[in-house]
Order: sequence, then C-alpha cells, then structure tokens
Amino acid sequence: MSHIHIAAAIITNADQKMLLVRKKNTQRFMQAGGKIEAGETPLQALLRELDEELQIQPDPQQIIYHGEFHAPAANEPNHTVHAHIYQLTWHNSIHIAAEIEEARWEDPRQAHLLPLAPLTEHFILPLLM
Ligand SMILES: Nc1nc2c([nH]c(=O)n2[C@@H]2O[C@H](COP(=O)(O)OP(=O)(O)OP(=O)(O)O)[C@@H](O)[C@H]2O)c(=O)[nH]1
Repeated sequence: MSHIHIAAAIITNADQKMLLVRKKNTQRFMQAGGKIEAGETPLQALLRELDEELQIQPDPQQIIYHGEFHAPAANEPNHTVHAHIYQLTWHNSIHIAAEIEEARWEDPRQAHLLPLAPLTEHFILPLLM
C-alpha cells in the first residue's frame, strides 16, 4: 500500500457551507488541496495549492490545524492518503483552475448525497456535525 501525503482544507463561507472540489476526469468531491512537495511544510503546501486551485491567499494566522488523518485515496487504487487537515473561512470569490472540473459550496448536512472521497465522508463531515 503506497501513501500519498497531502495538505487539504475545510473551507467554509458566511452561510456555513463548505467548499468541495472535483478534479478533472474524476468523480468524487473532496477538499481543496494537494500533494506536499519535497522541502515544503504541510502549511506551505496548503497555501500553494489554494493559490493554484482557487486563486485565494488566506491569512495563515486565521487557519486552524485539525491534525493528520488517513483514508483510502479517492482516485488512486491501493493508495492511502495521509492528509494534514486545516480549516479556514473564506468570504470572497474563488476562481477555479483548469485542473478543477467543479467546485461547489455545500451544506455539510447535504454533502453525503454527493459522491465523496473517503476522507471527506469519514473524517471531514463528522468534524462539521
Ligand atoms: N486534494 C485532495 N486530495 C485527496 C483528498 N482525498 C483524497 O483521497 N485525495 C487523494 O489525494 C490525491 C492528491 O492528488 P492531487 O491531484 O490533489 O494532488 P496535486 O494537486 O498535488 O496534483 P498532481 O497530481 O499534479 O501532483 C487525489 O488524487 C486523491 O486521490 C482530498 O480531500 N483532497
């Protein structure tokens, strides 16, 4: 079993909705974020990915760290994702990059109706209930 190390974010807006993204050519919705590159801290990786994927630059001082969670990877068979999970609120607009097929603000109580990455289904949604 191989491991994928990522940093990802629970992003909520003023309506208490959470941002879920679906990447190009994939089915499941998940948290914005991505792989931690060599030499990066998890927080640096998160800030880079949020800038790349959503063109947002949140204040690091306003970002909460929840810890590291492990789950089956959504898109890579026989891989486990090791995810550093952060949380922030974002009240401004987002501009999704080409690698994101769809981004939606979703009520956490309704999110289970979507096809979700295991990490989001089993760890993120319970954090928000
Ligand atoms: N970003 C993100 N990835 C997740 C989550 N849950 C989960 O299983 N993953 C898995 O982790 C993988 C991370 O790959 P990625 O494609 O987001 O990473 P990246 O932006 O650095 O892309 P890259 O492939 O160009 O290096 C996803 O393909 C997916 O299978 C999640 O909530 N957020």
